[in-house]
Amino acid sequence: MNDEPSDADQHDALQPLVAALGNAAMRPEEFAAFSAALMSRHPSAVRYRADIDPGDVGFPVRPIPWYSLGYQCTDPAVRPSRSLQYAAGDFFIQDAGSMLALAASDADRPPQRDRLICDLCAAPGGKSSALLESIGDGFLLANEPIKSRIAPLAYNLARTGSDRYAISSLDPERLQSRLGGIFDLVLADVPCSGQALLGRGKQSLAAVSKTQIEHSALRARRILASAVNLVRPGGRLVLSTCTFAEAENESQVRWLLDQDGVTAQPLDRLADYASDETGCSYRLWPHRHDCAGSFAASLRCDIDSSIPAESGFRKKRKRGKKQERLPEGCGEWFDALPQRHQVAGAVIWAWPDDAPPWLGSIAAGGPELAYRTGQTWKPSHEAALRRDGVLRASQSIDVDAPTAQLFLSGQPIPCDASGWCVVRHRGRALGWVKASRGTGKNHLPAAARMNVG
Ligand SMILES: C[S@@+](CC[C@H](N)C(=O)[O-])C[C@H]1O[C@@H](n2cnc3c(N)ncnc32)[C@H](O)[C@@H]1O
Repeated sequence: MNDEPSDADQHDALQPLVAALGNAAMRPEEFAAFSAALMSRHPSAVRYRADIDPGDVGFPVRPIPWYSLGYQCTDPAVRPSRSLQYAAGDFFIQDAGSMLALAASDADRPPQRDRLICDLCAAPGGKSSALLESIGDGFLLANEPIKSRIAPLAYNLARTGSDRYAISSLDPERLQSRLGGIFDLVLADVPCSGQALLGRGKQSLAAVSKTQIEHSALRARRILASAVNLVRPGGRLVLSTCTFAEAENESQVRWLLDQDGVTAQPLDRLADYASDETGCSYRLWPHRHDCAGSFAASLRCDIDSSIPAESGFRKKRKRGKKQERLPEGCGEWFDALPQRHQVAGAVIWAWPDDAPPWLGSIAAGGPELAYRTGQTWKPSHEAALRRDGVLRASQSIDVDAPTAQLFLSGQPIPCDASGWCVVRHRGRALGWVKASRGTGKNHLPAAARMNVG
């Protein structure tokens, strides 16, 4: 027996959306096209690093019109995650709809100096990793209150090779009381009813119910009330969702615009996707834009939130607790070490010297330098991937494609070095081996192992 709901059943189940779309309501023929596209899968999409030429990646793509680093795969048989370039961090896999929020945040534009960004609802880190790649001299705070979601966030941030970030795990209200009014840009990619995820089977049809929409809208409003107070006067708040209900999108923007000091900040680059009279709201639709769909809005905030004395970016670090000494091995694994580090139980995070002074008191994660198993400290996988900053492995080997594949599958590889050594392919770091007598023992964490071909 076939348990799959018929098209007619699905169409009926989606009917609550007709009312939920509000001002974005459609004629019946368009709603039919929308609901069919909503329940379908769209082409995989990838987001390249700014220094990568899409022509080098080895599978056919077409540009995504709203985000200059985004491409859709044109061959459905291709699995981008099965490539060496993916393993080497040349691109991230990300739905094209998610790139609307990145466009609204200008994550593909040349970085401005000293940009301090907060990604308030950050896990699993698709957008945070894009923001971090564009950070330049700035710094990213990626906040995720749900502790169990921090590991994938940390992994995705590490893949960028940057050390200019920290992870916090605070409710937005608490975060605002600590770091109110300091961020140039706050991205609030709020938890939502997730209607755009229906086609990928990652969401149930309950996502279109009135109860679910109201519950999500209320939760998001609490987050947004704090988000505006995290923005420095004259800075920007970008709100985004992956849902279509007006109550979770334009209605929230109208509510924000009713707050003192919040004004619309229209984005010329997204004019083709403008959604309504708020003047700063943008939408992508599955039936018009061949992606899962999304919403983004851009608001300027001029709110005089209280600024804690210690929160300024690049202020001289206060003389506080003395830093714990680094374990002895560290000096041998790396040519140079950053001066700022923090030992947090069984891990050590290391930041650039000009990182904000408040990190120590707020970090629940950061660019890892080393981790401890039992009494033994080892270099962290994240430290092997570092591209920016002073941290450089003392030893590395560049391997050919078959050896890189062997390494990525978790196997030992031939290696003439002695001790900890970073494995690279075409100059891109893949992870550590500990080498002795011609063999490099594989130290790739389970989460980073993959079969590429
Ligand atoms: C839509 S997802 C974010 C996706 C992420 N920005 C990305 O691009 O990978 C929303 C996130 O908000 C988190 N969240 C849940 N409740 C929250 C709250 N009260 N404040 C902030 N974030 C919350 C969820 O755990 C989830 O990770």
